[in-house]
This record gives sequence, C-alpha cells and structure tokens, in this order.
Amino acid sequence: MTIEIAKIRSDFQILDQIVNDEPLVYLDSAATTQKPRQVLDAIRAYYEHDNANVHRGVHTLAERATADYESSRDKVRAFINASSRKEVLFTRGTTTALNWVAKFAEQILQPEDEIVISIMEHHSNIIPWQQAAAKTGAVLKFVYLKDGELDMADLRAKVTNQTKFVSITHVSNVLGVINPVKEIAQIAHDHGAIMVVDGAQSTPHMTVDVQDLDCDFFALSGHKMAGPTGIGVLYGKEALLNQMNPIEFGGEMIDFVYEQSATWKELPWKFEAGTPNIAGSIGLGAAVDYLTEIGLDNIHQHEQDLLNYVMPQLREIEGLTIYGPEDNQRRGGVIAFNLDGLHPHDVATALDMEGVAVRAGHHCAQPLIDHLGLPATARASFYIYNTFADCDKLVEAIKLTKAFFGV
Ligand SMILES: Cc1ncc(COP(=O)(O)O)c(CN[C@@H](CS)C(=O)O)c1O
Repeated sequence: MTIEIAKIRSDFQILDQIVNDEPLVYLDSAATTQKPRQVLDAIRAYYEHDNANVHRGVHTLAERATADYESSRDKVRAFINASSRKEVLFTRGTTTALNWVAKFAEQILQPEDEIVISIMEHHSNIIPWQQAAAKTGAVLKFVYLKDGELDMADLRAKVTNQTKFVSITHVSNVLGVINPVKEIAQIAHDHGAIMVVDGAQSTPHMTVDVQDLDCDFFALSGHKMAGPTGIGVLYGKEALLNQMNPIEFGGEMIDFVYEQSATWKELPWKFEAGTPNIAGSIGLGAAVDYLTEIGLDNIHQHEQDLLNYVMPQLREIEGLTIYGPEDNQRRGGVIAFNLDGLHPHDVATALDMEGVAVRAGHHCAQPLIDHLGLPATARASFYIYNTFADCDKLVEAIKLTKAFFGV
C-alpha cells in the first residue's frame, strides 16, 4: 500500500459500523466521500471558538473568522496551483461553478457560435450549456466515444474557429476515464476557444495543476474530496474573471452602493455575495491539508493498486459487464458495471444487503447512459479508506447476488 491505510481508516469513524448485519463497505465515494475527524474537528472548532461573520467586523472573533476563511482560499490556491488567490472563487460546488461559467458564456456568445462538450458529461456540464445555447442562438456540439474513451479525432473535427467554449470532464463519474484535458485545452486555444474543466472527480484523486493544464476555468466540489457539502470552487484566469459579470448581488460583493447603481469589489469577492459558507470553507481547507499530507500522487497510486487488484476478479465473473477503458491506467477509481439478467437497482439493493454501498442509476449522466444503450448501471467507486478486503467483499457480494437471483 502506498498510504497508511490503517491510520487513515482510524480517521473515518463512520466506516466502523454494521449495515444489514454486515460490516459497512463504502464504495460510493464518487457520489460523496466520507469526512475524516480532522475535517469535522476543524468545523467544530470554528463554531466553538471563532464563529463570527467575515469581512464585516473589527472585533477579535470576526478577525479570526475572516483569517480562517481566507486561509482556506490560500490553501485551495496552492492545492490546484492557481497563480493568484483572486482566481479562487468559493461556490456551492461544481454545479454552481459550471453554471457561473455558462452565465459568462451567455455574456459573450453570438448566434452560430459553437460550444463543444462530450457525451460523457455530468448533467451539471450539459444543461447549463443547453441553456446558454438556447438563450444566445449558439450551437451545442457533442464529442462521442471510441473504445470507452473520448474520441479525440472526433473532438479535433468538432473544435473549429466557430468554437467559443470547450467544456470537458477531467474524469468521468461513470466510465472513470481520465480525459487528456491539457491536450484538449491546447486544441481549444489553437481555435481561440475558452477551455473549461469539470474537476469534480479528478481533484480528490490526483494532482491538479491548473497552470500546467492551462485551462481557463476549473470546477471542484469539497464534498468529493473529504470536505463538507455546500462548498466548492470555481478557478478562473484573472483576465476572464474580470470580464465576467457577478452572478449574485448584495452585501459583501460591493464597493459603493447608490440609489440607482453600485460598484463591485475586486476579485475574488466580486463573486461572493452575502454571508458565505464560512464553516464549509474552513472544512474544505482542512480537507486540503488532510489530502496534501497523504499526497495526491499516493492517493492516485492507491486507487490504481485497488483497480489492479479487483478488476481481474470482476472480469472473471460470468455475465458481468464493465464500462470504460480496458487499461486501468486510463481510469480513476470508478467502476460502472452491469450483471446480465438483473436491473442495476436490484444489484445495488442486493449488495447493500451484504453491507456493500454502491450507486445505481444514470449517475446524472443520462445522455451517456442512453448513448451506451443502457437503462442504467451499478457503480463502485473507491477512495483513500478502501482496502483490498473491501474489493474482496465487493466480488463476494456480486457472486452471492448472482446466486441469489439465479443469473
Ligand atoms: C463529473 C461530475 N461533475 C459534476 C458533479 C456535480 O457535483 P456537485 O458537488 O453535486 O455539484 C458530479 C457529481 N456526481 C455525483 C452526484 S450525481 C455522482 O454520484 O457521480 C460529477 O461526478
């Protein structure tokens, strides 16, 4: 193991529970990860010792709360290697972040301009672009798949000088495939387009360097990276953020307010109207500290170790189909699968009876599931606290499910 798994598991008390008379095996981290006590302690400490509103008070608690909040921004900046803290905007999560970028697109798109996304996108990286296209007369184009991965020849054919935005997921929450977003950003920039990366499923699992990727926008969610729900980040290049109109208006984001007009604060606060999710940002900062201490390259390798251990066992199970790339190195710790003769919901329910928590459904990626010609899939997803024993239990539970249903 590349990480101290026993030490890590001791930080996640939630994992030590019995579900349906079986030890819990949590394999749904792509939906949301569990939170270590270090994150929970940081949130509790804020509420018990530093709680106050930020950027508004001159009293000691307000200064401490503001310092805590802005310190988390600095931690995220370093974590994704943004060049400036001005480029790190706190949002509710990836969905909000991508909606903000699509709102910016509405500012600049003209009829017949083109937006390019892929068929493997999450709904939060599809519907905002549908809305932007509908409101501006722009054309939304999809890049399709080849051998369970993005068809790069199709992408190169579809990104043209008419393309103004390219928005692609870094890692698919269904196929698990890791997309070459650095290469795609170069293709987008060669055609004068803005590159947007959905980083929900990559940020928790591997080193992200937004300057190396040279993406123009990058979205992430705290709850997918051992942090609390309700907090995420939109990274944007400063020059573009300065062109973006604020999305929400009110306190905090203003310099001066007159009866009929107002002026905006500088970045990043221009985009942070109202009282922010202070505790959530502090929890996100603690999650960044926790993951940084383990090491993102170590986390990625741990998930590769789990994939290399479990995939051969899964592929030996008759009637089990796995979606996504054959090569484990082309995927993160996400395995979508189906069992012949069973609906994925029945599979997930049966696995839950064995204490194994997986997701079933369309995973907020209905166009992909439809494109694959499927009603739905089951999905197992791994994180830092999963072990080879968890993998063994998944394999055993699938075999028991097959036997129980006689398939
Ligand atoms: C690639 C990708 N992009 C965006 C999102 C949205 O993240 P939010 O924190 O909900 O805003 C998700 C969240 N996918 C969860 C919930 S549907 C899953 O079970 O796969 C995602 O995986």
